[in-house]
Amino acid sequence: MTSQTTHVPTADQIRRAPKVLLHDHLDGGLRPGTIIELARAQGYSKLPETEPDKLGAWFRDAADSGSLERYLETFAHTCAVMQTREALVRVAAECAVDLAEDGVVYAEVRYAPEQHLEAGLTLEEVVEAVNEGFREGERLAREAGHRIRVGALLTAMRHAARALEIAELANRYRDDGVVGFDIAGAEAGYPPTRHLDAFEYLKRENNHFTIHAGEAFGLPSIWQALQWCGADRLGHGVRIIDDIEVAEDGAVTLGRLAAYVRDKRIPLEMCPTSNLQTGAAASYAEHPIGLLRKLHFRATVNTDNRLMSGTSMSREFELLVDAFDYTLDDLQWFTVNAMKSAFIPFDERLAMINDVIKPGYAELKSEWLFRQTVATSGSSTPGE
Ligand SMILES: O=c1[nH]cnc2c1ncn2[C@@H]1O[C@H](CO)[C@@H](O)[C@H]1O
Ligand SMILES: [Zn+2]
Repeated sequence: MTSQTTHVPTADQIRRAPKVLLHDHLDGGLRPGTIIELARAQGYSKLPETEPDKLGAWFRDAADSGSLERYLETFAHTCAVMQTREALVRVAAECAVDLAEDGVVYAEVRYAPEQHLEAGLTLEEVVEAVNEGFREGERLAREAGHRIRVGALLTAMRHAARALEIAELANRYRDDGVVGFDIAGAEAGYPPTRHLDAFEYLKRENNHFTIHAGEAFGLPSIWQALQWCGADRLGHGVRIIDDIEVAEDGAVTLGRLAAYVRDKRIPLEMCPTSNLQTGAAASYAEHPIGLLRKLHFRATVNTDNRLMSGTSMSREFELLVDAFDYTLDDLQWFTVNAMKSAFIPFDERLAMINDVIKPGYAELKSEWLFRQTVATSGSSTPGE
């Protein structure tokens, strides 16, 4: 006898389930074939492979290094082909289409405008091109029968010195496609407090931001991001596990920082496959998300870089279902967590939860009932 709560979701159900993605890099999600075409059109000759499957495999292997610094080197090739208006529009449109096809209904996609100025675009032109691409992708997705809404997050690179300028840019476009701000890049040696002026500016403007923290570096980075910088969310945040003690009898003790993160419902943008590749977690089964979900932290599931990790939202969900026996109820919990934590207005988040996410999961959860009815009538294929 199966029931809706014990039923293991199939790959097809996971793909059809409405999903919400808060942490996805535009320059980490290009289609390999697009990189090759753009490189050819722009005369970029440094690609390590010129055949799509091989190039995709190269990105996955190169990113599989166990080090965040080496992982980040692969972005030189994607950023190289994202320097013109046309290229940015195309990449952003394909991003929205690919996410929608995977069942993502709401996404916040980030990129660093300062990395797209090499061919003479201004910061504003970069933002406007990406926005145009997202709108085009939303339209194409709708024509193909999928609904998706995409917001942009503007990232400043933590080793650079343009954070305030990028924060001002995010603020200028806040009513025009940009929903918040982020900092990314190598973590060790570049604490978020280097960019305090940017965060203080955004707080004064009542704007939103997330910070990559607790990925390659531990608790001090998370503490700074929250208590000095005032981050609304944590990019990754996996190392919060260092502040949680599980005794042999299963008793759990939270340190002050972990307790704060849970008490204040700080969203954790967790990216399981990316964490395995950069060495932040040893295996899916040992990924901290398992314990954090049990302890009711505000954990969310994300892709980080679909190209470098060869992944999608559905694949991340599938891997977690395999590792932790998650049900559709668990997947809905992660999805509602993510939607609650989005940077769009509260009334819109609520409507997405009540009118899109919950009905979507309810529909999937009801399927087992009708499957049984069909089976007893003798018309279904055996074993289904
Ligand atoms: O997991 C990550 N941790 C830190 N930085 C990252 C990660 N993934 C991508 N980027 C960095 O963010 C830039 C803008 O999208 C990328 O170019 C890459 O350098
Ligand atoms: Zn990231």
